[in-house]
Amino acid sequence: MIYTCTLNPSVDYIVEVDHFQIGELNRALSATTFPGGKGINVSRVLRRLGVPNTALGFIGGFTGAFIEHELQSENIQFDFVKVPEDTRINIKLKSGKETEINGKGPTISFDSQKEMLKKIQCLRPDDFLVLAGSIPSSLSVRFYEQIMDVAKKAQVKVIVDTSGPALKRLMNDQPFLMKPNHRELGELFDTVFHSKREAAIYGRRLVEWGVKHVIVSLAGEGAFFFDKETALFAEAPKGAVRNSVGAGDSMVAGFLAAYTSGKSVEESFAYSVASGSATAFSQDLCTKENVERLLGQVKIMRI
Ligand SMILES: Nc1ncnc2c1ncn2[C@@H]1O[C@H](COP(=O)(O)OP(=O)(O)O)[C@@H](O)[C@H]1O
Ligand SMILES: O=P(O)(O)OC[C@H]1O[C@](O)(COP(=O)(O)O)[C@@H](O)[C@@H]1O
Repeated sequence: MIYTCTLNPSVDYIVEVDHFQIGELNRALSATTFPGGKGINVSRVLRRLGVPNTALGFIGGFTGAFIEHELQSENIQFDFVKVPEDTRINIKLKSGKETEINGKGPTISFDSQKEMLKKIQCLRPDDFLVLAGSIPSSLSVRFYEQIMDVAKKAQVKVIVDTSGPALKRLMNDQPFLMKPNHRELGELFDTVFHSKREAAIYGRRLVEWGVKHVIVSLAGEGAFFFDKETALFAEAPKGAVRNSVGAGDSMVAGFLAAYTSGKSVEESFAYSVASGSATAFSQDLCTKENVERLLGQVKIMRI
């Protein structure tokens, strides 16, 4: 079974404004709400790709109830730890460019933290666990490490998609897959990349440090894949971007969906890139049909 764990889920409020002006009354052209947070996006895409999975995380209040309702309507299993404060709302403002304001998230008590660790303890050796997204500010930046320790004892394969100090602390724990974007990878090494070549050099370094599979995503420029035996570059398919929120999460889901169905790492990487781009070209997350339509346009090169 694949489990996703979203410590800080969100209701993503996507609002479109014509020529947004700071300090003025702006009226929305459109507004949509989606259940969000990186692990929840991975769960939703996995489901769309036909892969059953269970979403774990902390959830609370009316926003938490919205997320549960949406997941139920998409037939996604969940086993959340309930917290008293509201799950955050993340604003995604579209006005020519995309501007994001991500909320802080609710307070998570010590008892709730223990409850989550107990759930992880119950996972089985052939399970996958996706740790994705930020850590709510009330939790220690070491909480992912605590989860990782429990998951390792249970012999679960862990996938990491987070950023900042949490990512830095996890890279020595030999996760099964890491998917930083080029900015997150640069932060990990306290640098900024000026070329794709530089991103590739540092991506490879993660494999040298024990990460089993690494995908470095480069938005519209595609992605790199590395493991001990393989180094690949994929150009992203071309198309009109409608909403790139969740593109990275879709890559994680796409890779796992293909890999767990027995595909090679090269095929799984191609499926991952097609999933990321299919989401970027959609208003909501990708559908299986759109992913498979784009798959033929993903050009993989050995590097
Ligand atoms: N403008 C775009 N055109 C085509 N594909 C895109 C575009 N933006 C993102 N993607 C696809 O989504 C993947 C992840 O995007 P990226 O922005 O790097 O991740 P994240 O959402 O984690 O920041 C890319 O590797 C690519 O496949
Ligand atoms: O946990 P964080 O880092 O605040 O990110 C949460 C946000 O990331 C998303 O999961 C989108 O992530 P990506 O665009 O990187 O795939 C949104 O749904 C959510 O609002």
